[in-house]
Amino acid sequence: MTRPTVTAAGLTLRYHSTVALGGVSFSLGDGVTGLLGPNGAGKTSLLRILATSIVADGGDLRILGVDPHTAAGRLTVRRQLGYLPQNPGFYPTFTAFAFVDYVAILKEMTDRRARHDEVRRVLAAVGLADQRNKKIKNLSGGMRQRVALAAALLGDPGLLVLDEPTVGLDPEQRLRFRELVAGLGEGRTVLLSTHQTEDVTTVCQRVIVLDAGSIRFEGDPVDLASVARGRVWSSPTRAPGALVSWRTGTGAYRNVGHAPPRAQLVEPTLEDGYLLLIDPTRVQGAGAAA
Ligand SMILES: Nc1ncnc2c1ncn2[C@@H]1O[C@H](COP(=O)(O)OP(=O)(O)OP(=O)(O)O)[C@@H](O)[C@H]1O
Repeated sequence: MTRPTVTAAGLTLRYHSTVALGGVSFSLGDGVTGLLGPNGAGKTSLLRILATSIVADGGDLRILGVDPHTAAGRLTVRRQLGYLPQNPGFYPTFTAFAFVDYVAILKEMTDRRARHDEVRRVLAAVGLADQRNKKIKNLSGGMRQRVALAAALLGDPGLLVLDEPTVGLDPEQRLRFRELVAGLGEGRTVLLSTHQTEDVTTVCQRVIVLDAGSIRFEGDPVDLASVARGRVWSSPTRAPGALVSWRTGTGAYRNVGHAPPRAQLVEPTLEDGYLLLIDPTRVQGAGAAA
């Protein structure tokens, strides 16, 4: 990894009696890191801490060399941060240009000409130069996400935090968005929270798996797939001893867990490794747990 941009040690967060983060430690460097985890894993909570919108209850955090627990530290981080929250608050009657310009004003870009140049630059970077005068309410979901990404790119931030940006996009829009994000890790740290293992396979150089407020894996996506080596097999019927088992398009079952003797082992994917690491009985859509 390049010199870390973010280092976290023992971060904790509670909402009343719910432990959202139970002491997480990790570091992030340049490139795109995927943050994978099931519903309620703590992903949004962690991203909001990095985006300085909430403060952790405990632990140490350094972002771009500063401590965001202090007011001065938070201001420094915010000036170098791009954040795309899960539900960006759009003003539907604004044009794409007016919306991004408004965010730029909030980001203290006071010189009007330089600000407008910057707004045009970020809209072009996300492929919306031609759509800039359209009202947000008339844009597709994928285009809206790109408007939000453009706003996050204002000022060329060193740290970009993206919270489930591909949710709700159709396959073509998702592809387009992935392509964009893949290009953003050059010389900058990007943290991409997602439920989609495919986002990680196609875009990320590193991956963190978070489950029930704890980190289960941090490293190379290829190594996450390797976690399941020797533990994925194919069978004509659902394997009774599998942790997770699902019927594939060929009619055969793909099973993940402790393979029985003489099982027909198959090449593991990142998704298999992920399913092994989290509690698969809580994973929706992965098929019945035996
Ligand atoms: N404002 C809140 N008040 C109380 N509990 C909360 C609050 N926000 C989150 N939680 C709880 O904290 C835990 C972590 O939630 P968080 O939203 O960070 O997870 P997540 O991985 O982003 O989930 P999802 O993928 O569903 O968005 C969950 O148990 C959630 O119910």
